Amino acid sequence: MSRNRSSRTHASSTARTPARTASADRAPGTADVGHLPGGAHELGQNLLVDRQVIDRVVTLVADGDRPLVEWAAGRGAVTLPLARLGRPLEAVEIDPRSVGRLGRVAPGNVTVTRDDILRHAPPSAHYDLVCNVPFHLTTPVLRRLFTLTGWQRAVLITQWEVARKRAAVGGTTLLTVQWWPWFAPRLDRRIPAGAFRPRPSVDAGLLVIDRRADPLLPVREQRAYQRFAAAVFNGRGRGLQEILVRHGLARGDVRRWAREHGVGPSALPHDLDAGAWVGAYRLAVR
Ligand SMILES: C[S@@+](CC[C@H](N)C(=O)[O-])C[C@H]1O[C@@H](n2cnc3c(N)ncnc32)[C@H](O)[C@@H]1O
Repeated sequence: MSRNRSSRTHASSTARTPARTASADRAPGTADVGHLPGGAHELGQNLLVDRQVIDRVVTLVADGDRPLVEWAAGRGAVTLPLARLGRPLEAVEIDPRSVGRLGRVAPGNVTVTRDDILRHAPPSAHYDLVCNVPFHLTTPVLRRLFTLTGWQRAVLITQWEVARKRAAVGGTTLLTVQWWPWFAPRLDRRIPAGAFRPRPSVDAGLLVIDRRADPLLPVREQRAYQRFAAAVFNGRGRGLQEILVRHGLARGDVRRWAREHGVGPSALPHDLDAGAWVGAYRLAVR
């Protein structure tokens, strides 16, 4: 959807009444998201119904004073608790029914925007971002996020394996490696599939990504570093040290670097941490 096809609704003061009253047949500890079970499968509408998880998402952005943007807001399971922080909040959602519904119940500090999160134009000032990511859009959403400059913290719900890999738990991926000098990802917790309606086939994870206040490399070196990371990540060799030597680094430098960063002889590219990657890059461009 192009920008000029997006539409924004400022919640009016007449829409300040609660969305609905709690339903009597709801499971304890779950939030009311209206006509359960969930919505259209094609839009990845696995709605969050676990109050503890929703509270945790809110807590993860509660400290800051920046405006908030929520992508994939759905019917507002996270939007409404977030709105109680009292900060300006833009809720972006593609499904017109959900947009209409949220626009009717959201308080005055919330702007509901009907747009595609892969094209939505974010605020130019700093903000924090929250997204219960539609599972089928995980990779494009992550790729897009890393190219946007305004957000400072992103709190994301993704499939469990994705959250683990992006946070470099038990091995990482090239995408994380390529953005590590500028972003610090961490895994907050595992979210059981039962926290969503309809229930997805796999568990999810709560992933927090902070833009580093002090990046490990200047932005002007982003392309060179990312090329280096891709070449090494996909490089040939019986271990990382050999890959680096084949890449043109001096063997003695690689040994010293390995000692400094605790990199064993059998370590592979997905085993390294951010500091080791930056150290190797510095050797390569020295
Ligand atoms: C996993 S649900 C999350 C809904 C809500 N935030 C929650 O946690 O219950 C994903 C939401 O993203 C919406 N969605 C799917 N594709 C989208 C897109 N390209 N742009 C904006 N929203 C999209 C779906 O309609 C759905 O409401």
